[in-house]
Amino acid sequence: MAEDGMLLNFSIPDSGILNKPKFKGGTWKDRLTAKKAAANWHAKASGRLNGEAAVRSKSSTNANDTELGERARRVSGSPDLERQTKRARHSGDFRPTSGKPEENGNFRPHTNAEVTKKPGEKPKGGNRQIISSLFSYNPASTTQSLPIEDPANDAPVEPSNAPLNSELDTFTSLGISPTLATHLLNKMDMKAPTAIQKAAVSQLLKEDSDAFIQAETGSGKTLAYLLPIVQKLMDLSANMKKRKVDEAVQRNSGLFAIILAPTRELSKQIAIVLENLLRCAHWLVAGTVIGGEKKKSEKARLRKGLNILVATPGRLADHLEHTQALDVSNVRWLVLDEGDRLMELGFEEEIQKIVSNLNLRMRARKDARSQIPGLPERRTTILCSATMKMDVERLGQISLKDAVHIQSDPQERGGEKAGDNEDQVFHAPAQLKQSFAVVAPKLRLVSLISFLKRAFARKGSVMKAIVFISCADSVDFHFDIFTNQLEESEEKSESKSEETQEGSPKKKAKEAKAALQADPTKLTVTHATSPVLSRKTHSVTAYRLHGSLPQSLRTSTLAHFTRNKEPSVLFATDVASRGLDLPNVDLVVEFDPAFAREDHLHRIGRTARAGRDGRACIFLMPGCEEGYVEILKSDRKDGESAVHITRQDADEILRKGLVTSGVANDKTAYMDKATDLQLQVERWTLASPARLESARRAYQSHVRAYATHVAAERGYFDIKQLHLGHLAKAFALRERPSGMKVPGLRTGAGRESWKGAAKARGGQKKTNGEGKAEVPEVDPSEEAAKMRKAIRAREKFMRSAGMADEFNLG
Ligand SMILES: Nc1ncnc2c1ncn2[C@@H]1O[C@H](COP(=O)(O)OP(=O)(O)OP(=O)(O)O)[C@@H](O)[C@H]1O
Repeated sequence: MAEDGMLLNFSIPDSGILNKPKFKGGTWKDRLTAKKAAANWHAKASGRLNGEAAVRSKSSTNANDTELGERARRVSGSPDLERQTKRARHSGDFRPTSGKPEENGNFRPHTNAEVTKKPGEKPKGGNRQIISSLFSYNPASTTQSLPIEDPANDAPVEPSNAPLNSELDTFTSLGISPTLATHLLNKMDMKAPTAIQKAAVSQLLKEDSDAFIQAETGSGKTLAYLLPIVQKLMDLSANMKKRKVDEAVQRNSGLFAIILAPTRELSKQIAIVLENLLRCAHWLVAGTVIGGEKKKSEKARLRKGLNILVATPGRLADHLEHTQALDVSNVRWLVLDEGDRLMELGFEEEIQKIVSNLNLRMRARKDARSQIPGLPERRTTILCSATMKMDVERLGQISLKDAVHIQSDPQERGGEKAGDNEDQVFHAPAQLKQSFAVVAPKLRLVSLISFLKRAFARKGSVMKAIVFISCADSVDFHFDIFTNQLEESEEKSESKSEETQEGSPKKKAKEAKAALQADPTKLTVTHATSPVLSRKTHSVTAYRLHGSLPQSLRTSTLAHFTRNKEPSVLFATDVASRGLDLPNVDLVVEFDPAFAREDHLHRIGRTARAGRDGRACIFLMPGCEEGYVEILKSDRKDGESAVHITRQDADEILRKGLVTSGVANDKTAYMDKATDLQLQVERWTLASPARLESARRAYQSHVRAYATHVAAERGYFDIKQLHLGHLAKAFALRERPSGMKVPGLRTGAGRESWKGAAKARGGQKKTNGEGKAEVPEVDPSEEAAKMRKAIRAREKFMRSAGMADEFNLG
């Protein structure tokens, strides 16, 4: 049968057309060459025809035939594989052949209908499907000189963000009252300040000058600015009592402090810490205005009176304009937390408005000479940021006056004094153990599953992990894979009878999962047990978080993940990278590298907080991405970075995650297991049109997101080097990237700007015949800058409209 379904109507003579011809004439050399060429052609042609005959005789072809062939090739294939890897072409995976099994069996295109059809059903034609081998044509790593991960190398390192351990370093020695210090110890389990708290609290209690607080992730910056504010307000209250001006400060005495944070999650988190702190000064009242709830209830809260307000800039600017009850004339402390992020998200205008409004109202109150006695004359503005980038300097210009730069003194923790230029460099916590995994594009999905399987193999080794993924669509796709039953494990079949009991909780969970399976894009389910990662001894819960989820769901998902005492893994976009203090995160996996170094440091900073241990691993593809190791080295303060950064190989990850000790001696067992796993995921994906669409969407969003790395790091994440065909395999896709059609893509900024960019360079994004991205005609760095700008502008719009965009950078 021909590819288009027509039967070719000619017969083959019994003697066969493949009989070897006789060669006459010419020199003996010519005859020998002709003979060899004919023999070669004969072998190939008979293989092809045999293949055709086999297919015809079976009368139906399905995915499993090919998959079995794929597995058989893997098992028997070492010489074959060797031969393949010697070929120069890397694009072979996507070379369409006759649509029949090939002799070397490496590629076997067949139709979508063939894969999904039921027995007896005729293939309906349609897209060609390709099942390529996981272990052939993979590019080789270039970083083999770095040490492989070895637990023996895990020498203890002095934490750089832990509370100080000298007896002299107490909260009271910094000027904190015994009441507050006792509360910190007894109710918040904080015995001593961290280095940045020591520096900031003593400075801010001593002087009313503006300050810029800069310290690494997890070093306790929140309390570094909250403690002096609360202490000063407690002092003000005590003062008023003494003077008998009033009983004490009360909620209607006035608003004294405003804390601005870039996201609602962060604002809520700050508000929780503040509420905990104020339990020892119950007359002081704090509240939030962060959007996401009705403005009416926020207004009512403001009318009742608050002493400290935590807000997002957009919402505060709105209330300043429209809520009369909001009186800011007594505000004496303004904190801009995560300053760099505030600027990145385009809040400059709002902050400018807020600052001038505060100045105006304060002046008006001074003129009226109706100030609260004991209230400082000037307002103290505190800018908090881990980085000191250009945009933070700009924010400083808008908001600060003669600011003191507060950093933790490295000598506090036995480190060396920072050099002149070092103060602007942002480092990872010293105790954080970093590694990178070199994983070829085709192996990415199976490697991630293996990596997490191993991480959660023993209960307690990893309790909480966060996997960072570049875009929302890809988070959804991976969450679905991890929360669905890809295979029937023995364990599951044992408990099957139990599960099917009517009305049991397990049945309900199963029904919820079935609903999710029917529509994987359903966003109401954000956590579920992960059959892939769960063991007999314990179950692992998977979560998803991204900006396209409704705010209420984001909040409840984070709260659930935080409360969960059992092993759990969160698949998230960068929405979870900034400032969030999720307790006991032991492991951060950057499955997709961050768009910029700062984002990477914030991501890995979700672990190894306040002196605790933590591990981080970044997945890099062989080739230019491996150059990113230089960035990882600069994460370390000590200069001896290579000692602390270890390399992991995909082979090792697969072996450790997939092979049980019984067959550990079989050197290729991991390849079989990985192939089986990949095929399972592919079958599972192809079994439902909704899942297939979700995979395609994830793939396409991933590629688009890849193009938005900052210009300075574009050399490491070069879209021209991205093998789109191989990458498609990591999304369980069996089709050519160029022929992919994705109905119902989420509308969003990236998409629109991508289209615009594509148009600008004269057409849609294409792939060449080798499955590689076709090179854009325009300067990619310029284009990326434009895209990021467009994304941010869109983000701003989405935020104000209460939505979230596709990339969820916010
Ligand atoms: N003095 C202290 N003793 C013990 N734990 C502390 C102390 N100060 C803060 N912590 C804890 O350290 C963790 C990190 O604090 P925080 O979120 O303020 O860090 P951060 O520097 O703002 O981090 P990021 O830059 O990631 O936002 C929190 O869980 C907090 O409870």
